[in-house]
Amino acid sequence: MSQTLLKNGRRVVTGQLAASDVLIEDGKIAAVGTNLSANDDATVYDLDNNLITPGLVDIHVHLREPGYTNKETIATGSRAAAHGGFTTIAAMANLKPTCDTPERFHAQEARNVKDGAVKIIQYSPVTKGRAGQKPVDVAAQYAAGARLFSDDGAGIQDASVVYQAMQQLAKYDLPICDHAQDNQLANGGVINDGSVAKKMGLPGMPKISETAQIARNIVIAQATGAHYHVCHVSTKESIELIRHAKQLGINVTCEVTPHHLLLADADIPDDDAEYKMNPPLRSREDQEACLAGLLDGTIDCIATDHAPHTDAEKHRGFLASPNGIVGSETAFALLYTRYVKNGIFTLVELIDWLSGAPKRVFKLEDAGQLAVGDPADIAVFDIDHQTTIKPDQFFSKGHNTPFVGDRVYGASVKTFVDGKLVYDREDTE
Ligand SMILES: NC(=O)N[C@@H](CC(=O)O)C(=O)O
Ligand SMILES: [Zn+2]
Repeated sequence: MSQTLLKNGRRVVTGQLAASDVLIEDGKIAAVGTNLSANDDATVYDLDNNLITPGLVDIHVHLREPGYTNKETIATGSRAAAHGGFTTIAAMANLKPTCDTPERFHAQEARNVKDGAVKIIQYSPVTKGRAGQKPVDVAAQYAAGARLFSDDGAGIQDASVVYQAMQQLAKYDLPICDHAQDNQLANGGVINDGSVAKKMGLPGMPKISETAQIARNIVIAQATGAHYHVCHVSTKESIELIRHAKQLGINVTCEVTPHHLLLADADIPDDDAEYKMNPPLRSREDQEACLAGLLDGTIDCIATDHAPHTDAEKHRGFLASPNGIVGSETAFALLYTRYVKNGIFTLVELIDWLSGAPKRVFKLEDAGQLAVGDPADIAVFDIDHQTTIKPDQFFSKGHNTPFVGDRVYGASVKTFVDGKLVYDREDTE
């Protein structure tokens, strides 16, 4: 029996921080409490009063392999996740080639297992080639192990394709995770349509390009009984629609990104593409609605939408740069600093939105929650000292973040997956 003892940490116990140790045996949580002891040959880590949380779960990341390994690889992206305290991540299927057949899906899962520093759940695309024309063979993808389905990066334009896909997915109680975007209504916009777009002279993406598709797909979810999950909600009206659908008993869930909680279009410095992503940063009112939606339970969980790109690509100006920012290595600290430290929400809520909630929404049995018998998936954060966000210290190949230079509390100290140390700040000091 191999034992690891985490000593002198702190944990949230009934809403308060309390001293805590964790004993790990053979990769599982064996005990959580104070003054725990272990065998003489146990590995012992002194956590120095830092915060112990369940390993975080990020259900929306882009790992780029195969197809775009200049931006990220499974190895770098999963190490970035470990550095952020994430022990389970779900990887989107906008890859080249995408994993739209059982053979490709198996090959992708094998790559994920071989190179992943953390647990990786692979999304299957919803449609063949992510082309939005014809659904994948859901039964075959399910048999191959696919449990999450998304064409993320693109909205599915044809309602009948969504209808067919949801009919199939509903049979297996599988979620469709939707990047809600009507391309005609999006109208080639690169920034939220509004006064900031006008001031910068950039084509705006109106909010209805998101809300119109959400409304349509809610109706299709109602008709089919499928679990409809909206990726990265960004508008007040999207949240109102989802709130209403939930009240009607429709099986709808959604996620919000840290950046849509932290920033609005008015925060974008002129022509800085580190602030360019899809959906775009919306108005301050939308940002506030995202926070309110999270607080009232309309928004189920937080996901980073970690979307690495090369420096060269992101330095082409707002019009020509690709959409997306990295998020794995900054999510916890940014949200802890802005919202928990300022008393807007609690540490318990933040930990739940970043671990328990996505686990419940997607029935992720392999992600541990610090209960005895669970896999020892554990994150350790330093919430007492400030650090500076420095992209050159990221494990991700992507340095594209608008939060460079931010002073934050909540840097990651150690991360364990199945009891194995996958990130240790001491290695980088
Ligand atoms: N979010 C982004 O801005 N970009 C994502 C695609 C996506 O999630 O929409 C990407 O793959 O780069
Ligand atoms: Zn997306």
